[in-house]
Amino acid sequence: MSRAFDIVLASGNAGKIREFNQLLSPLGYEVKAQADYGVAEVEETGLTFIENALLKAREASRVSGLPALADDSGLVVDALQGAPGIYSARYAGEPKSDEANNRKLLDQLLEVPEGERSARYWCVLVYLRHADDPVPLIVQQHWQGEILAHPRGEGGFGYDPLFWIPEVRMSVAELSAEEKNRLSHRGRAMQALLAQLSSH
Ligand SMILES: O=c1nc[nH]c2c1ncn2[C@H]1C[C@H](O)[C@@H](COP(=O)(O)OP(=O)(O)OP(=O)(O)O)O1
Ligand SMILES: [Mg+2]
Repeated sequence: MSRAFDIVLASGNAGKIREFNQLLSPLGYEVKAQADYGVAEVEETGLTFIENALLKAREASRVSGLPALADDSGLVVDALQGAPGIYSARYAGEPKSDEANNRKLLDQLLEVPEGERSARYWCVLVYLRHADDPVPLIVQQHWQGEILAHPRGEGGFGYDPLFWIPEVRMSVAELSAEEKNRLSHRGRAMQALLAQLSSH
């Protein structure tokens, strides 16, 4: 991700795009969303975060002709045997809706008591230098927490109002953008990717 060329962010999620810009603009990088290059959403047909992130990055790089960064992420809930997992974005069906997904998650966990509501966010980042890059950079990080019984806070996106971080005693939606990026699965995955990029 040299500063001499642009990079396309293979995502249509406004929350992710905002977080990547906050992470990367202080470093001098400008991240452009795939929509700016006319890249349409691909079907996420993979069975793992890694496969889906590769599909997204490859398509964005192919259409834009630029290096691409993709993020495939989601929420893994122990009491739900890992659901919603790779299906987190479409948990309550199509069209994707954070509000409907959060409602479904609360509903599925209605009978699950405090102390048995452990979960983690996962984030896989894939960086492709070109669409046929045979050696993609891949990093993954997770963030451990618990699912609340009621939403708290207004920040973030997705499942953040329901995701409680015991160490800071706040939901992710109650964290500042800076604090979320410092602690989050995505923020720490980006740090790991930047470390690899500098030696790639
Ligand atoms: O920090 C997060 N805070 C809250 N929710 C989060 C976070 N990170 C992932 N999530 C949830 C949102 C979505 O339900 C799913 C990602 O699904 P995922 O397919 O990777 O993203 P997406 O479809 O929204 O956009 P795109 O594929 O164009 O990047 O996990
Ligand atoms: Mg998606």
